[in-house]
Amino acid sequence: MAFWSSTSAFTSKVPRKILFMFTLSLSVTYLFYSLMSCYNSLQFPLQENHVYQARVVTEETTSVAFREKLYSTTTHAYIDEDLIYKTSTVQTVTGYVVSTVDHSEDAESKRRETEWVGTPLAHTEMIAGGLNAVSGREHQESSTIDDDLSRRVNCTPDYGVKKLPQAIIIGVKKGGTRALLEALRVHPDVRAVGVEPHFFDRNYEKGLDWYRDLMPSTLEGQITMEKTPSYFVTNSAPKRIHSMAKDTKLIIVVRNPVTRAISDYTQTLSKRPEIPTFEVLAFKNRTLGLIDASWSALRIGIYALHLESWMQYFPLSQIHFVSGERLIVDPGGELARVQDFLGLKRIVTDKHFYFNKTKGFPCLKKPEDSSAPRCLGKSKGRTHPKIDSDVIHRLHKFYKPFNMMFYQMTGQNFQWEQEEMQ
Ligand SMILES: Nc1ncnc2c1ncn2[C@@H]1O[C@H](COP(=O)(O)OS(=O)(=O)O)[C@@H](OP(=O)(O)O)[C@H]1O
Repeated sequence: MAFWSSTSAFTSKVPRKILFMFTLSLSVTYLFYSLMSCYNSLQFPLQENHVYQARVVTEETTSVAFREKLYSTTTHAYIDEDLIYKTSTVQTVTGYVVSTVDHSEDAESKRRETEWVGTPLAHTEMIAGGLNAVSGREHQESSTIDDDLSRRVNCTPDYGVKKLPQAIIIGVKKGGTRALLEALRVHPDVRAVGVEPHFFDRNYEKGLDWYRDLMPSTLEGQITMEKTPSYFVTNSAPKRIHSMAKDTKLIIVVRNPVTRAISDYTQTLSKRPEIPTFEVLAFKNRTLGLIDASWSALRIGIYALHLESWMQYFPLSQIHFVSGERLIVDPGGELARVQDFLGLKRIVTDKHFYFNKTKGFPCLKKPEDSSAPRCLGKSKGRTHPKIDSDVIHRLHKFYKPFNMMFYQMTGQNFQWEQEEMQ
C-alpha cells in the first residue's frame, strides 16, 4: 500500500511529459544493446568479405580447442615488422580470420599452413577450417559445430543460400592459386571457401550435398568459388566437374614449369628435410640426361598433357589462364582479366595491392575497417634452394616442346623460354 501511495504521489508530482521521455530513452537504450549483440550476423553480407566473424585456424587446432577458443574475444595474433601475422592456435580476431587451410600438398600438406594473413573466412569456411584441422574427422562433426555456432555466435542464421561453385580454380599447384583466390575474395560478389575441399579428387564419394555444404552462403548475383590445384592433374576431375555443371568456369594459374617444380620441391623439403636433392630426383639417369617425368614435381608441369583431358569436356571459352608470373608483377592487370572472365564488375584493381618489400610480393592493402594489411603466409614465397644451372637448362629443354604445345592450345604465349635466355 505504502509503495502504491508513494508511486502515485511521485507520478502526480512529475510532469507526464518527463515520464514519457524517460520511458522512451530506456526503450531506445534497450533496443540499441539488442542490436549491438546481433552485430556480427547483421554485418554479413552488406560489406566486403572481410567483415565476417573471424577465426585463426592453424595446424595445432583440435576439435576441442576449436570449440573452446572459438568464442574467445581475446586477440592473440602476432604481427611482426613485416606486418605478417604469426599464429599458432585458434583465435578470434575481430573481423578477420588470420589463416586458412591449404591442402594442395599430398600427405604432408595435411598440416595446416598459414595463408593470407588477416584473410576473412565466412561462417562455413571457419567450419571447414576447423573440420580439416582434425584429420579424419567427418563432416557430420562440422555440422555440429555449425549448429553450435549458429546458436552462439549468430543472432540470425547465415544469409543467402549455399550453392555449388560456379567457378573453380583447378590449378596449378604452386602457380599462385592462393594469391589469386584471396584477391578475388575482396570482390563483394565473390564468396569462396577458404579451405581446399578436394572434392573432385579425394572426397567425391561424400557426394554433392557434402560439397555444397562446405560452401559459404551467397546472395543472388554472388559467385561461389573454391580452389583445389590438384584437380588439374586428376584424370577423373574434368568428367566429374562437367557432370556437376557443364557451364562451370575454370581458372588455371600457370607458371614456368621449371620454377613451379622447384617451388613444389621446396615445399616438400620444408616438411621432409631428409629427401634427396632436386638434382637427384629430377633424373632417371643424370649422366644420360634422362629426366624422370614420373616425378610429380615434374609431371605436373607438362601442362599440355593435362589440359587435353579438360578440353575433352570443356570448351576453351570456359577456361581462363592466369599467368603466375604476371600475377606477381601486375596483380591488378591479371585480376581485371579474371573479373571479366567471371562476368564481374572490375572492382579489385591495382588500388587494392601494394608491394611489400620484406615479403617480396604484392600484398592486399588493409581494408578500411582493419589495422592489418594482408600478405600471404610463410608457406607462400619461400626461398628456393639453388639448383645446378645445367639441371635448370636441361629442364627448360625438356619442357620446351610441351610449352609450345600449350601455347598453341591456349592461344597464349607465356614466354617461359625468355626466362631461360636471361
Ligand atoms: N602475392 C603473393 N604472395 C605470395 N606468393 C605469391 C603471391 N603471388 C603469387 N605467389 C606465388 O604463389 C606460389 C604458391 O602458389 P599456390 O598458392 O598455388 O601454392 S599451393 O599449390 O596452393 O600450395 C608461391 O610460390 P613460392 O614462391 O615458390 O613459394 C609464390 O611465388
